[in-house]
Formats: sequence, structure tokens, C-alpha cells
Amino acid sequence: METTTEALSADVLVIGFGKGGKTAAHALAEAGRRVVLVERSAHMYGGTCPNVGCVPSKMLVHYSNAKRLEDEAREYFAKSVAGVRALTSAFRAGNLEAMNGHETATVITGEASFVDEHTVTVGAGEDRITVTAPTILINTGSEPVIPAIPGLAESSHLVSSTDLIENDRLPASLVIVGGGYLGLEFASIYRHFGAEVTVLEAADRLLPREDEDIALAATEILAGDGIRILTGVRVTGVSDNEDTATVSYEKDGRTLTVDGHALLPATGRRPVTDHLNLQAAGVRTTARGAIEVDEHLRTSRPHIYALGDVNGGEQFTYVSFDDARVVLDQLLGEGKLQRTVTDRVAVPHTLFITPPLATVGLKETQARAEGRKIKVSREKVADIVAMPRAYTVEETRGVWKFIVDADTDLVLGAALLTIDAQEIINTVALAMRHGITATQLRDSIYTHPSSTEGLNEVFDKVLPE
Ligand SMILES: Cc1cc2nc3c(=O)[nH]c(=O)nc-3n(C[C@H](O)[C@H](O)[C@H](O)COP(=O)(O)OP(=O)(O)OC[C@H]3O[C@@H](n4cnc5c(N)ncnc54)[C@H](O)[C@@H]3O)c2cc1C
Ligand SMILES: NC(=O)c1ccc[n+]([C@@H]2O[C@H](COP(=O)([O-])OP(=O)(O)OC[C@H]3O[C@@H](n4cnc5c(N)ncnc54)[C@H](O)[C@@H]3O)[C@@H](O)[C@H]2O)c1
Repeated sequence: METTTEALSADVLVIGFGKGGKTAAHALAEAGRRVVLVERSAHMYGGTCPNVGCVPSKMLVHYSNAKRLEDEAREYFAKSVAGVRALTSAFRAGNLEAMNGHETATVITGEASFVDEHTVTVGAGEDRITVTAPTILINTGSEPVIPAIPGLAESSHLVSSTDLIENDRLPASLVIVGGGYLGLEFASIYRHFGAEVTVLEAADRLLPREDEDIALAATEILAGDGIRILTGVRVTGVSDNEDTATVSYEKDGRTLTVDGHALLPATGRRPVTDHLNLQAAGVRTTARGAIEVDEHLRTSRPHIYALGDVNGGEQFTYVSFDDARVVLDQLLGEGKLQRTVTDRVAVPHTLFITPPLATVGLKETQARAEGRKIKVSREKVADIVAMPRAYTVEETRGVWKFIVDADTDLVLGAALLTIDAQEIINTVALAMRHGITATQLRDSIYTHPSSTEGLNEVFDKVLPE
């Protein structure tokens, strides 16, 4: 059978419609470059975040918190998922439209695979297209790791975060293996919707990278909401029953079990490179399967760049966005200062449990281990008189903690478990980046009633040594 192959050429080829890829593609097309963007799934224009990641999960946080006692759990959940679908499909269409709106940009739907260091094929057989470009950006994201637990991969109750987001049937019970970002956010969401939730975490406590007081405060809130949290466990097997799966685990030398209607592994995500045929392009990967990059995000082939989760950096949308800036400086920034990934200072993070936990910079334990002279300010949200907002929205749980350099008065780190944490932390991170001191943050003027105005008070609540 005769097959025809369409051949396209471009100035820049972008593989993957994720945050970094689309940000770079827009800027390059805007600058008049001919850009071809290849995305393997018509369900993923815009990438993970707006389709199956941050946006739908945060909308579910919103819906789950808005549930009233009189709402019937399953009906309310189905309505919430419908709301999420409406938003994600609008965002998806918007993403495609915006890219197609550039005269010099072309979007191709299909899986890209390298043929040589300047060429990829997309699709197979008669529908095959080849694209050749002198510059290539790889932005293929990450996918969940399924841990090697006997019976887990075969279980008919196994679900991914995408399945949970897209399925409008609320599972009566959910067992989550892994208590990191994804595990705790889904635990909080599904518990608030009314499911029985158990989290099985291998580490001895939740949030092992946080200071113990902060991790404990978050754990108390989650447990107080009715989430069953088991730490220091080793999950040993999964077996299916008719409606549920039985998960076996070892804890303190004993073998125990827990049943769940749905079973979510949330033990990390790995870079997506399987189908790219990177060897054909001579692009090297690390021992952990990420594409190896330098500080300008150039791969082992300097005309090929890797952005976002696939390059093994921190897996956050805003990091992928910043990766695009780094790459754009290389491609468009002639003569200008060229950013690198090592320029990043005070990158904040937010875990969207309820209330959220946002962090930036050093922990108290780290600062002490480094031998720094520090002051530690800490106050419970309920006690922050300068922050009546917590009372006006009836969410007074949590704690604010700051680590301040005792000599320079500079903020070294913060952990904010509080309503609006995801907003306040950005102000704190900005201050850290630009040398604004704790006293200046304290003495600034903020709107009222807001959460930020808690800064007027908390720096004076120094813990006794
Ligand atoms: C449930 C969930 C919630 C999250 N919440 C947050 C949050 O609140 N805040 C936050 O900052 N981060 C969050 N993250 C992480 C965040 O979503 C990712 O870090 C971010 O989306 C990574 O973007 P990216 O640019 O690397 O690529 P992605 O957005 O993952 O895009 C990669 C694209 O490449 C496509 N692709 C893959 N292989 C090929 C190929 N061979 N050919 C063509 N196309 C291909 C994929 O289909 C995909 O569309 C969350 C993640 C999940 C799963
Ligand atoms: N709000 C956000 O910004 C957000 C939300 C969701 C996901 N994300 C991103 O997605 C990434 C992936 O999330 P994740 O939660 O899957 O990974 P993670 O690395 O954040 O957490 C994985 C957790 O699983 C535990 N674990 C590993 N193997 C285990 C096992 N066999 N049994 C029990 N526990 C085990 C680890 O100790 C860890 O606590 C995150 O690191 C983050 O970058 C971000």
C-alpha cells in the first residue's frame, strides 16, 4: 500500500503543549518565527495543569469546601465534576484557539518521535507527518509512577488522579498510597466531599521535609477532618474483592489491611520520554529518566532544549513557566542578560489542603543545622489579632511561622498553614528576593480585612529560645 508523508519545516518545533512549551511557542510566534507545536492528545491542549492537574484539582478543592451538610454527597460530587469539565473544556479550547491565532504557528495533534536530531515524525502510516527544525523544545511533562506493589497494577480499583478528576461517581472510600502533594490534596478534597479516606505514607511522619511543628499542625487538621493517616507503613500487596480492594501493609512489625472502593497511588511522577526515541537525536537522559540539561536548559544536543517536568527539575507549573523564560533568553534575547535556572531565589510552594500550607526558603531545622543565628516567630492563626479575616470566613485553623536572620533581619524562610497562604507567601517570597527585612514587612500598610495584614503582628511573636 502506498503511503504519503507530509513534510513540514519550521524555525522552532515544540513537542508537548505544556506550560513551558506553549509560553515559549507564543513568544516565538509573536516574534515572527515559524513554530510547529505537536501535542499527542486532543484532550490535552494547554497541558496537564489546565486539563487534569492544578486547575481541576483546585476547583474540586473549592467545590468540596463549599459543600453544605444538606447536599447529598454523590449528587453534589457529580455536579462538581460537571462544573470542572465545563471549565477545563473552555480552557482547552482557549489554549488551542490562542495558539492557532498566530499566523506563523501550526498545531499538530499526534505523538512525536525523533528520527534524527532535527526531525520528528508524528503519527503513523498514511497520516504520518515529518517536521524538521533547527531548534527543538521538548516539553512532554510527567506521568504517575505506579509503585511495584504486588496486585496494585492489576487491581480493577486502581485509579489515577486524572480518573478521579474526570469520573463523576464519588467513591464511598478511597485509599491513597503516598502522602505527598498529590496524596494529601486528594485526601482533603475527597474527605470534604464525603468519602472515607485513608492515607498510607512510607515516611515516619507526613511532610518530612517540613519542620516537625508545622507537619504536626497540618496532620492534626487533616486527621481532625476525619482522614485516617497511617505513617511509617510498608504497603505489601493489593487483592481485589467484588466492590473494593484490600490493601495489606506492615506497620510496627504487624501486618494489617484496609479496604477501599478506589485506590490511588500518589508516590511521585516521572518524566515522559518513552515514545520520543531520544537516542535517534542523541539526547541523553539521567539515571532517573529525566532529560539531562545545563543551566540554560540545553540538552546534550545544544539546539534541543527541555522544559518543565521532563527535565527533572521541580514539578510545578510556575517552574515550567520560568523554564520558558530561560529558553526564550537563549532564542530571542540577543545581547540581553540571559537567565539561568540557577538564578532562582525563594521559590515558594503551596500544598492545597484546607487551609493550605505554603512554604518558602529555609526551615528552622535547616537554619539551625547551618549554624545560623536566627529568630523564630510563630503564632496560631486563631490568635493573630491583626487578621480578623480568618474569623470573617470561619477558617481560624493553622499557624504562621517565620525564620528571620537575627543579625540582618532578613527573612530566611516561612511556613504558613492558613487561609490565603498561597497569596501571602508570594509577598513574603518577593520580600526575600529583594532584601526587604522582617521589620519592613511588619511595618508596611496592608488592606483590611486581609490575611496579609497578619504580617503586621507575627514578626513580634518570637518563640522563646
Ligand atoms: C493532579 C495534579 C495537581 C497539580 N497541582 C499543581 C498545582 O496546584 N500547582 C502547580 O504548580 N503544579 C501542580 N501540579 C504539577 C503541574 O501540573 C506540572 O508540574 C506541570 O503541569 C508540568 O507542566 P509541563 O510544562 O512540564 O508539561 P505538561 O503540562 O505536563 O504538558 C506536557 C504535554 O506533552 C504531551 N506529550 C507527551 N509526550 C508527547 C509526545 N511524544 N508527543 C507530543 N506530545 C506529547 C502531553 O500530552 C502533555 O499535554 C499538579 C499535577 C497534578 C497531576
Ligand atoms: N499544589 C501543588 O503544587 C501540587 C499538587 C499536586 C502535585 N504537584 C506536583 O506533582 C508531584 C507529584 O506528586 P506526588 O504527591 O505524587 O509526589 P510527592 O513526591 O510529592 O510525594 C510522594 C509521597 O509518596 C511517599 N511514598 C513513596 N513511595 C511510597 C510507597 N511505596 N508507599 C507509601 N508511600 C510512598 C513519599 O514518601 C512521599 O511522601 C509533586 O512533587 C509536585 O511537584 C504539585
